[in-house]
Amino acid sequence: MPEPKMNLRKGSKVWAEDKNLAWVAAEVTDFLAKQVKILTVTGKQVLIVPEKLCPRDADEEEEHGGVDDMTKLTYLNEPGVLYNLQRRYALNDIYTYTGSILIAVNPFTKLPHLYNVHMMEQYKGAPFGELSPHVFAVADASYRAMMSEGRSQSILVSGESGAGKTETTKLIMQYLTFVGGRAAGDDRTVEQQVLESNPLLEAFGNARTVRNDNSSRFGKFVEIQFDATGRISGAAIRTYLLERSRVVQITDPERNYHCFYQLCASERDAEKYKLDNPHHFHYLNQSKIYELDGVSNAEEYIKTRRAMDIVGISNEDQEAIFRILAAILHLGNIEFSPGKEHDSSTVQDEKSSFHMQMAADLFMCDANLLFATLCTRTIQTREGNIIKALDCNAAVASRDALAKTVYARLFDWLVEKINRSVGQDPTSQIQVGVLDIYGFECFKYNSFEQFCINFANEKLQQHFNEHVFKMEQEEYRKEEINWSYIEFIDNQDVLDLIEKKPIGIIALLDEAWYCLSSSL
Ligand SMILES: Nc1ncnc2c1ncn2[C@@H]1O[C@H](COP(=O)(O)OP(=O)(O)OP(=O)(O)O)[C@@H](O)[C@H]1O
Repeated sequence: MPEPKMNLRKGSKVWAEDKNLAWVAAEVTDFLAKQVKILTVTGKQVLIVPEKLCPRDADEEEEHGGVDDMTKLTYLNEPGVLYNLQRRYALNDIYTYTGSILIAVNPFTKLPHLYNVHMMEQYKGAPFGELSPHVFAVADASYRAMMSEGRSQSILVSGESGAGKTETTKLIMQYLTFVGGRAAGDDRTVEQQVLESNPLLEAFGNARTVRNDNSSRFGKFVEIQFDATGRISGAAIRTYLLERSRVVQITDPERNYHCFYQLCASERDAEKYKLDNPHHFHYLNQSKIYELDGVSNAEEYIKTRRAMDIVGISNEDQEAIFRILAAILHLGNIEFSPGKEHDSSTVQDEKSSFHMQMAADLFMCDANLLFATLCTRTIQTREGNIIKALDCNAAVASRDALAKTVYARLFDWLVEKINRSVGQDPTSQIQVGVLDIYGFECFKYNSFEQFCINFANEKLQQHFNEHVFKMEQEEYRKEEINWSYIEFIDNQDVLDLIEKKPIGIIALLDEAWYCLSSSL
């Protein structure tokens, strides 16, 4: 956002808003009435209103590599920040500080020299800010703070899809296990155990999206627990907000969760569960993408099975998991047509009957009961239960609701299994938590899921405002340091709109739900 007050004179270095480039560097050459004449670095003379200009650091020519901390910029404005990141990125300096915050720009290429043991040794115990900005420095600072203050710490990893949150989380875990490694003799570190369970979490919780072939469709909080001497004593993974709608609805060119395609490519299991081809299943064929570049569904299936073995899931349970996945796919192929009675529905044809029978067999339930569950609703009244028939649309909705619920419960069950395998330390008093959560989302069609994700992000943004802006400014005020206040947008109004009682959106939704259920 351009700065409201700027002292401009001839020769002032500025950033000017530009339709194509977002911002372009320029210099003021003259003033004409209320407009400013500028000469851009691209050689164009432009007349522009001062509101569309921002001051530009004068020393940029000298410092070709940019500054490693944004607070070193004379003018901390949007174009200055973006330009600094761009210059550093060009030199493969993907990390930049803004005070104690680390900005990471996804390199989309392997930079192994940045993450080897030598690097970890360098950052171990080094005062924050002494070495080049790095994710290991942030992990080290939280480990040291935990040890010196005896208090748990959290690292928040946030950004839009594909920004590199999951990779960053893995690097933080790698560093924490390096500094807090278990005593020699332990054959598998917690990091190894958490990382070994990753293929499993990814198979069931990741999917291809427009931005990322392996996008995590759930939020994750990994707690690394330590004993009083600073050694790792356990770990736990908590997951949030799994994108349930993806199980039943996908748009081209996205995919459903990886596990479905893996199962269809598994040969033996696919045959056993009558899953000949993913193209034949409604929950998969809404998008025409079945394969991922450089990834074999069949090989991934074997990796998922291996991860299940490592986590200690018995063969019997593994069979049950894949049986449930197959049941979900068959469930999605049940179609309905209007029944004999008004507003009722029945299974459309023989093909649908086959899928209904398959789903019931795989769920190990009675096919008639499954039919009744999908095509009728039981309403409890004081006089007893009333069974109401559902029309075709309502039957499809109840079919999809069943698929989503079963899948979400299966995912929760898997996370619980992983936690049991990794092992938590109930006596641990201190931990470092790493929160890897979806960033703000805005699609062409936004559902309740986007509402929840964006609400979580608004809460985090407020926490950030509280800590970074308000607390820093309070500190400067106390020390009577001359400091020009940073304008930041307080999002309290947005939070009130969503969560304030009694008339926030959530309270109103609750009320509407209560009214609806009591009127039935
Ligand atoms: N530090 C890094 N070094 C090399 N490659 C990286 C790094 N960070 C991210 N990448 C690349 O970017 C891809 C996307 O990153 P990642 O899956 O971590 O994004 P994300 O922010 O977790 O996305 P989503 O929200 O969709 O799950 C990775 O598969 C990897 O190829």
